[in-house]
Amino acid sequence: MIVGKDIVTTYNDRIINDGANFHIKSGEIYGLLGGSGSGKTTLLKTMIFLKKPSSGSVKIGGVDIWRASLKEQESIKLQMGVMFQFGALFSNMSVLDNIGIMLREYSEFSQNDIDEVAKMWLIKVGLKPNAMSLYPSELSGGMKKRVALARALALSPRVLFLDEPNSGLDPISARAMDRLICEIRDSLGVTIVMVTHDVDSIFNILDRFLIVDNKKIVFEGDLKQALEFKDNPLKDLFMMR
Ligand SMILES: Nc1ncnc2c1ncn2[C@@H]1O[C@H](COP(=O)(O)OP(=O)(O)OP(=O)(O)O)[C@@H](O)[C@H]1O
Repeated sequence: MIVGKDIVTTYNDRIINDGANFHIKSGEIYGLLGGSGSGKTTLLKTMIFLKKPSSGSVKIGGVDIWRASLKEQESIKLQMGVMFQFGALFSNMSVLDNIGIMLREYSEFSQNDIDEVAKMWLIKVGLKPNAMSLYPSELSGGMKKRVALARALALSPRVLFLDEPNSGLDPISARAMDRLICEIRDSLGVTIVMVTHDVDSIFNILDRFLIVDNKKIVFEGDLKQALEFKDNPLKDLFMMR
């Protein structure tokens, strides 16, 4: 589904990812793991058109996304949903308008239909209908994340990219978010790629993951393989379970 080959990324000549190779399978929940500042988010950005690799390729569904025509890139972008770490909701818009914004931008739906679709996603992410007229400042952290997730899902993407979906949530909300991520994958069949530091998410919901350390991908595999991996740079994190 998504194949990274020999990806090199740099910021001002400083190498962040030095030859990253990975293979994300269709329908799996795949994690990008690594210490703080190790380059996980930068790697994620190469998959969502936010950071062009200096060399190497990212293929989604067989298409080399950075070398595709503008038209192909547009069509790939429409198959992606992205949720950033801080949710990035528009504070002057209601929950319903925040969820519907991509539909307003990219669909031909009438405002009524957009509202109906947005309401459907609102319910799907576990929010009550009366949340639709609230503004972001009136929401808890967990609710904000759910609204951001509903917005990322609005165009029914094939791949969902989540940057630290549990960060800033209390333990109960974090586990609820994990359950929601699993349910979305199971009911919609979307492939989910997520950056995470959360050891419970790693143990409970990731099918496979990679670990970035010192600019390189030092591991790709499942939890069982990671527990057998002697040089795991995240050993201390894994021991927390
Ligand atoms: N826009 C930018 N300009 C310059 N340097 C950047 C930029 N974005 C990230 N970096 C640097 O690249 C390195 C990797 O950052 P990145 O955000 O990919 O790490 P990360 O593994 O996601 O970290 P964290 O877990 O702390 O979010 C860091 O040293 C960071 O300072």
